[in-house]
Amino acid sequence: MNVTAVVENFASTGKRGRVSGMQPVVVVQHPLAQCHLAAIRAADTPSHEFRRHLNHLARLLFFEASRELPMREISVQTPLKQTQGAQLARPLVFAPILRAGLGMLDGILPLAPEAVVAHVGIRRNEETALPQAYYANLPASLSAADVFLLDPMLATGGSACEAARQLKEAGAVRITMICVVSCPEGLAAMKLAHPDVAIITAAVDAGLNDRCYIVPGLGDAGDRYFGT
Ligand SMILES: O=P(O)(O)OC[C@H]1O[C@H](OP(=O)(O)OP(=O)(O)O)[C@H](O)[C@@H]1O
Ligand SMILES: O=c1cc[nH]c(=O)[nH]1
Ligand SMILES: [Mg+2]
Repeated sequence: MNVTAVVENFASTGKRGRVSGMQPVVVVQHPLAQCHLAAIRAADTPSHEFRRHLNHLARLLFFEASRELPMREISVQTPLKQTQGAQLARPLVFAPILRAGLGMLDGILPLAPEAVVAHVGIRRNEETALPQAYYANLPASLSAADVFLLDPMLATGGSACEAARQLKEAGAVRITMICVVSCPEGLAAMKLAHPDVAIITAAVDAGLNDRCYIVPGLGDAGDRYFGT
């Protein structure tokens, strides 16, 4: 069963397919992912349920995002025989954009509990929708790692572009972004500023409203997750 669609040039043409040399945008269309997405979109879903569904959805998205991680072959001694096994070739770093990105960490971290967590504090200015960086705590080991940038929302793309810039400045060379809801504007901004960053998402929505919120979207992800 084909559960994913690889989308390129989605913002301009809606055409599907992978363009060689470019990192793809992957829309995860797995039925379970789409059910969790519908639940967190619903305005009457309370915070405790929003958290539960976002955790599950983030885990499904990470499952797809980690599909092509390089492995190293190892030798394993079973109770019966020596055999071949595998382990990840490189360390993992999860980089949630505060606050809402933290809401994806609970679902993902149990799949890779040895990962390092880098914190990137960025909030949008409510008047201008421009990103304002207010905190960063990045590990020194970024250059050796596969880095997963986490944020449920890719709206104008300002926050994600700034986060990827900070991560690269600190040494990251392999970044994959996992976001729940994206839109053509945010995808275009990332493609322009960071064409090397693959994006895994559960939806490409229609666009932004006059306050730069994704429509139909799910509202303010941070407020809904934290109940503020
Ligand atoms: O693509 P953009 O236009 O930059 O918008 C997306 C950003 O906006 C939200 O964060 P917000 O500023 O609401 O901060 P919060 O997570 O603390 O609520 C969201 O979690 C993204 O970080
Ligand atoms: O739709 C949006 C846009 C930015 N941030 C959110 O939380 N939601
Ligand atoms: Mg918010």
